[in-house]
Order: sequence, then C-alpha cells, then structure tokens
Amino acid sequence: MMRVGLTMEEAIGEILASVKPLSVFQIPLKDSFQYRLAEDVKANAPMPSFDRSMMDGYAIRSVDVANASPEQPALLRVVGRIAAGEVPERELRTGEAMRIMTGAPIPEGADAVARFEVTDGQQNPEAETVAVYLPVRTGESISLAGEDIRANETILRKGTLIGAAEMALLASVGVAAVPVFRKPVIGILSSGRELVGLEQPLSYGKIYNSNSYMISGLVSAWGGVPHVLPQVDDKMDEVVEAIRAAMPAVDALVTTGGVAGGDFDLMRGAYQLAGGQVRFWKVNIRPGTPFTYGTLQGKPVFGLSGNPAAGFVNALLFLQSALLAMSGQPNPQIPVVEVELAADPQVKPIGMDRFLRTHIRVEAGALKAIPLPFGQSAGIMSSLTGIQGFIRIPAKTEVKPGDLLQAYLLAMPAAGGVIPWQAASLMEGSRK
Ligand SMILES: Nc1nc2c(c(=O)[nH]1)N[C@H]1C(S)=C(S)[C@@H](COP(=O)(O)OP(=O)(O)OC[C@H]3O[C@@H](n4cnc5c(N)ncnc54)[C@H](O)[C@@H]3O)O[C@H]1N2
Ligand code: MOO
Repeated sequence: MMRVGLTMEEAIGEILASVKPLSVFQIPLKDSFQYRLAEDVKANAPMPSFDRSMMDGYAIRSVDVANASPEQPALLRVVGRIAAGEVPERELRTGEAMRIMTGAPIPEGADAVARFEVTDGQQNPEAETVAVYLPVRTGESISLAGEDIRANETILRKGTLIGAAEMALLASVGVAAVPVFRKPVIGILSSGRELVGLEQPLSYGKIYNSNSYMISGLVSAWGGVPHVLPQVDDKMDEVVEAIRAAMPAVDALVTTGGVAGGDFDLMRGAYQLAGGQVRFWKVNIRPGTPFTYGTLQGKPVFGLSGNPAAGFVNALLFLQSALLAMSGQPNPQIPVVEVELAADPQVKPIGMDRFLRTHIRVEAGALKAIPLPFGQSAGIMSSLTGIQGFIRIPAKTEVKPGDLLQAYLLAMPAAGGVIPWQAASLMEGSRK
C-alpha cells in the first residue's frame, strides 16, 4: 500500500527495510579500494613476525653498557653487521656489538639497540670496536614480534570500508585477495520532453539533461557504479518500456522528473505499469517534497524530483542511505554533524524540514554554518557548487544565529576565512 507524506526518518526507515547488501565475491587486494569487507579478516601471522630494530645502530646487551658515560664509554667489540632482510650470522655474546640497520632482525643474545647517536659508530663505520656513551634500557629501540598485530587476531571487521590504511594492513599480513560486497550498479533515467543531450543544440523551451550527470557523480561518490540510460520523453509507454528494459542490468533504478502532480507527471504510474509497487510518495522536506519510492523485481526504485536541487536533496538523504546499506555498511548512517548557525538563514518556518545550501567553516575548533543568502530555490543549480553541505531546519521551527543544527555533509568543512560568495559580493554588491 502506498503511504503519502512521510517524515524524512520514516522515509529512510522504509527504504532501509527493503534493501540489503548485494552478493559477495573475492577481489584482488590491489583492486579493493572503496569496497566493503564481507567477512571479518584475521591475521594468520603476527606482524612483525620477528623482533626487529627500530633504529640504525648497534645490537647490544644492556648490562654491558649499564655504567657507560661520555667520560667513560663502554667499549664493545663489533662482530658483525645486519641489514634489513638479512639473518644474523650468530648470537651476540658478552662484550660484543653488531651493527644493525632499521628493520633488521635482532640477534640472539642482544636485548637492546644503541642508536648511532649515542655511539661513535657513524664516524667510524669500519672500526672493530665501538664506544657507547650512555646506558641503554633493556628493550630500547626494539620492536617485538606481534607488537602491531598478534597471530589470529581479527584485524578488520565485516562492513569496513577499505581505504588506504586498510589496504596496507591487509598487505602487511599477506592477504592478497579479500571477500567484498559487490558495488551497486545504479541505473539513471531522466524523463521530460524538454531534455536534450549535450550532442544536440538547444532550441527554445529545451534544456540540457544535467540531472543524469549530477546523479552519476553522486552515485560514484557514495560507492555505487552509475549506469546512465538514454533520457526519455514523458510518454507513458516510452517510460514504462525504458524502465522494463533497464531493470535486468541494474541493482536499483533512479528516475528524475515526473513525480509532482502535473499533466505529464507519470512516474508513479509507470513504476506500476512496469510491474512494480509504489511504497510511498511525498516526504516532509523542502526541496524535494514529491519524492517517490518503490520496488520493482525486488530492486529499489527512487523517483527523484526533476528540479535539480530537489533531486540533489532526495539523493543525499534517500539514495545515499540505500547505497550504504547495499554496499555492506552494517548500520547505514549518512554523515551528519552538529553545527552552529553563524548567520540568519532568512527563511520563515514552514510545515516541512528545510534543507539549505550551506558553507561550513571551522572557527575556534567549532563548526559554523553560513547558509547561502541566495540561490536556495529548487531550480537553481549554480549554488550547489562549492558548498560543504546542507543544514536542516526542522519543520515549524524559528532559528537564529547561535542555534545548533544538523548539517548533512558533502565535503570536509573548510578552515575559517572569507567564503567565495562573500568575497564576490564584497566586490560587486550582494546578488540576492
Ligand atoms: N501544482 C503543483 N506543481 C508543482 C508542485 C506541486 O506540489 N503542485 N511541486 C513542485 C515541486 S516542490 C517540485 S520539486 C517540482 C517537481 O517536479 P517533478 O519532480 O515532477 O519534475 P519535472 O516537472 O519533470 O521537472 C521539474 C523541473 O526540473 C527540470 N528538470 C527535469 N529533469 C531535468 C534534468 N534531467 N536535468 C535538468 N533539469 C531537469 C524541468 O525542466 C523542470 O523545470 O514540481 C513543482 N510543481
Ligand atoms: O520539493 Mo520542490 O521541493 O520545491 O523543490
């Protein structure tokens, strides 16, 4: 049954209840960046697997240098040299030292490394004795086997997003391939007879199809694989046919346009005629109120508003939540931070949650939100560029500078200073 007029939380809840992670496959580690692990990963060996030196210097026995001082250095016999990757030739005995390089295995009998700086070893690399000028603690400059990772330890949990550090950690314990969730392939279908592709000239009344580029970028940013379909006229049979044809090759479909109530707004009907089910229509948010969500062949279908900024907010909240869940995040939560409102947003309270395009700055360690004083209407695209996120002004709520609000992040907050439109308006006057 189709529900109408949900809150944002209800809408996200309904979407998350109907999606699940996709199938699992093994991927070579080198290709695993930005996938999510489908299983816990254990280390089958400790890391490091041997005691090793953390400094260039001499492997020694700490008792031999216990009374060393600059005036009365301990003199030790140099009996060998160990580079990283080499095996010590023999054990170390009383009164002996071995030159040792960072990363090399500690010889039997040694319990510390005296770094070059506390010896005369750097000046006399070939000398047969070395003077040690200070005492060295037992264990000093030695990294013990298993110090980083113990054998059989779980090093990464199922659902972890594989980034640079995770790839390095997996490589360090010899994992050459990992089980990951498949990335969702997202079909993107724009509808409207006003739309033309970039290869065509614009005639009166027409616009370029920019939504497909916008959604494609967002899908990539959130870990999906965009699959852009040819745009369609808003004729029912064409839309239905395009949807039917698209479904086998995708894990979810995003449509843009045709969800409000106009004469040509046929998207909900098209989902049903294509064999799908409309789960809900309209969410208490602005922009992006007429958002529609359904399922078709067990796959989610997102009906985004055609208005660019409305579609952007729909994608930010609903498509992003679904992508996180489908790509394997255990408790999908889109990135939200608390920010302090630093400028009057100049909007009246309405019965819906408002999402305003916002600059977010770090000032004195706090996140400050400066909503754009222009370009907040749903059809304006230029003001979507250069922002760090959207603040949410809850329905029927009057806000003022100093209030704490939620911000939905698109980019890292920037360090303080003048923001681009302020700089521009200082030069040419406000363009409100
Ligand atoms: N009588 C009413 N009219 C409208 C209502 C309403 O409640 N009653 N809602 C308004 C709101 S709010 C929004 S948002 C829009 C949503 O409209 P649709 O999602 O049905 O989208 P369209 O009508 O197809 O297009 C809206 C607008 O966006 C442009 N557009 C569409 N597709 C693209 C694209 N691929 N690239 C760039 N721009 C696109 C389109 O040309 C229109 O200008 O409805 C209001 N109306
Ligand atoms: O929902 Mo439409 O929200 O004005 O942009």
